[in-house]
Amino acid sequence: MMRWFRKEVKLADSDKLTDRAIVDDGVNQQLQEGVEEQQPDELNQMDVELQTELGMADQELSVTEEAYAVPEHVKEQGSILSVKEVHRTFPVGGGEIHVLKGINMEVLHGQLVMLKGRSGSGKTTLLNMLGGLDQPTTGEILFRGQPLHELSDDKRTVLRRDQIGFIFQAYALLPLLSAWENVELSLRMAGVPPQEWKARVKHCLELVGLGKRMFHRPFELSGGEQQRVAIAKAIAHRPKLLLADEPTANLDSQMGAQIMAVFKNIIHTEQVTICMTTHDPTILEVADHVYEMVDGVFI
Ligand SMILES: Nc1ncnc2c1ncn2[C@@H]1O[C@H](COP(=O)(O)OP(=O)(O)OP(=O)(O)O)[C@@H](O)[C@H]1O
Repeated sequence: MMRWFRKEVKLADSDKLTDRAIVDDGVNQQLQEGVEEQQPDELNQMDVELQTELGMADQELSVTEEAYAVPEHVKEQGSILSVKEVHRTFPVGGGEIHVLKGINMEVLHGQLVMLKGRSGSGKTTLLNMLGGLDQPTTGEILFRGQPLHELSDDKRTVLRRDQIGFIFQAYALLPLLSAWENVELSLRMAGVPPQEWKARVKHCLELVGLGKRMFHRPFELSGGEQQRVAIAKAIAHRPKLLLADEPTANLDSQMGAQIMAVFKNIIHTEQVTICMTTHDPTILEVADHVYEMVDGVFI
């Protein structure tokens, strides 16, 4: 089972798996089963067919911009995320652990915001809440003017699927699928019409600099390249917010710098806002804003 799935489960209340975790694990299993039934030759044939198709004229993209239109009052605020006095406690044994202790933050559209802090300070707990994977014990989180903390599980699932992309330290790619198929999968899951997949997958992989590696499978790619596939996968459905948990942690400094360059690029070309956690002091300088967390509070 992949690390990101375990992490989401860990952060859910003990007896309650998050809906995303259940859905994603189900899809992973189905896909793995489907792929395992196919022989390598058949997979190669799929790649060849896709490559042949690429020679055809690209279709117009018409994905969902209208569906994601921002209400006028939210545009004027310039704020995509607004966090007010958020606390999070978890039941542990007979007592509870107080992980977030009054978090306030504001993330503006188009910013690259970093959460830095030592292991265990609460960064991932907060990031999961910003993405609607978990709920504050008390406090408010407004995403594009919508109170995430008041939405039902179903509504948060839809909002995540349509408007938020996730990137994890461990890439979270399906190992038997090519880069192309991994990215296409996220469009499929987001309900984007199939006729739009080809142009969008190609665009996203080119955007992250993998135009020449589209049909490689993860084990044929370097760590940095795999993370770039994960980025292409996360932005394919045109999310407004990209949340990245330690996206450079497994990479050397050069590959880490490449990932940050890709982030800067997609902020401009895809109009996305990025909020990420990091331990790495060398990449902080590219952030528009850095929040430093110590023991559940910003200092
Ligand atoms: N579901 C949970 N139940 C109990 N404790 C939890 C739960 N989730 C997180 N914690 C605790 O909250 C604290 C903060 O964890 P978190 O993963 O947010 O830290 P972090 O800053 O992201 O650390 P790292 O950089 O190592 O990922 C840790 O002590 C962790 O054990």
